[in-house]
Amino acid sequence: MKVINTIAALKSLLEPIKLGQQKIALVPTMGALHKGHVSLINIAQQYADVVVCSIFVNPTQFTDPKDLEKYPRPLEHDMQMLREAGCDVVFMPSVKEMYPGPENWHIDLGPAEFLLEGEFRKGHYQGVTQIVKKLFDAVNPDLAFFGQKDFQQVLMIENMVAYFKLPVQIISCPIIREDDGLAMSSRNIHLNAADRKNALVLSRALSYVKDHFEEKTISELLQGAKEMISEVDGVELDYFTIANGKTLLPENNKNQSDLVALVAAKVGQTRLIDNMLLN
Ligand SMILES: Nc1ncnc2c1ncn2[C@@H]1O[C@H](COP(=O)(O)OP(=O)(O)OP(=O)(O)O)[C@@H](O)[C@H]1O
Ligand SMILES: CC(C)(CO)[C@@H](O)C(=O)[O-]
Ligand code: BAL
Repeated sequence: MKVINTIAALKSLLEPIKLGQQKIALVPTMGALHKGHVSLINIAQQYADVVVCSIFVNPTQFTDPKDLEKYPRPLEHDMQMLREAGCDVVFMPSVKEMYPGPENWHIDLGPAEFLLEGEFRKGHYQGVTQIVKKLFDAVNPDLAFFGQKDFQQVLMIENMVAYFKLPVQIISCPIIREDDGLAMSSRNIHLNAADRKNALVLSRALSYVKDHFEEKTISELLQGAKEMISEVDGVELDYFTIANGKTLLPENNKNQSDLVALVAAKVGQTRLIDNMLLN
């Protein structure tokens, strides 16, 4: 496994591979790797000859400085996971390497930018698309793999790819869960024992909606899910919605296709997100 820290070194490694017609996959991460990340790498290996995983805690997408400061960075553990996963290249640049000087970034990501996560983390998707564009420029991948756990992020990245007409195929990969249903997330590390138990209500509320989708109306489903969450002390709901999976606008008509239930909540001090496809 090659570990690379600069864009120049990465390009000189990957350009001959690209010229040799081999397929390159990129799996962008912020590190603190878990089985969700490994699943992205394993799926990428089925599509490509060379898999590059980037680890970069991107400052421009954090709207809460404390969240950035305490974001976990277990480097040795991450290297071990990547070696075991059979990752070919790790790209681990410094902040200076990715942001050598001041820059203005603002692109039109469509109205969904301002909904859900975009409402609670203002400017988040400008920061995400800014760094993902830089990573795409550095790696020049044929395909890039993202988790469905960050459902809105996948849409925003697809919109960024369309905006610049980039020749990259975006693949959304299934959510990997703990045995009890909690969606794996790097931030789960911040949950204490009580939070960890309380956090389960998020996946339970999503499963409730999915399991009762046929027999209840959307407003009954939302009411039931929100009640379940409000009964758990220490869980503060930001949103629970049933939305159109393309526009992210709330949907009242169950007969529409492409419906998704999405939730975000603070569990203790830790903000978590999760979602489930409904049809
Ligand atoms: N449980 C999961 N299953 C599948 N993919 C996941 C899962 N968790 C994260 N990913 C994906 O891994 C990629 C990197 O995510 P990231 O490094 O931010 O990890 P994370 O666990 O989402 O951390 P956090 O949400 O706490 O920032 C993203 O595309 C994300 O959607
Ligand atoms: C895509 C990403 C690596 C960009 O920093 C990040 O938002 C993430 O880990 O989901
Ligand atoms: N996985 C999404 C990255 C973030 O929360 O900033």
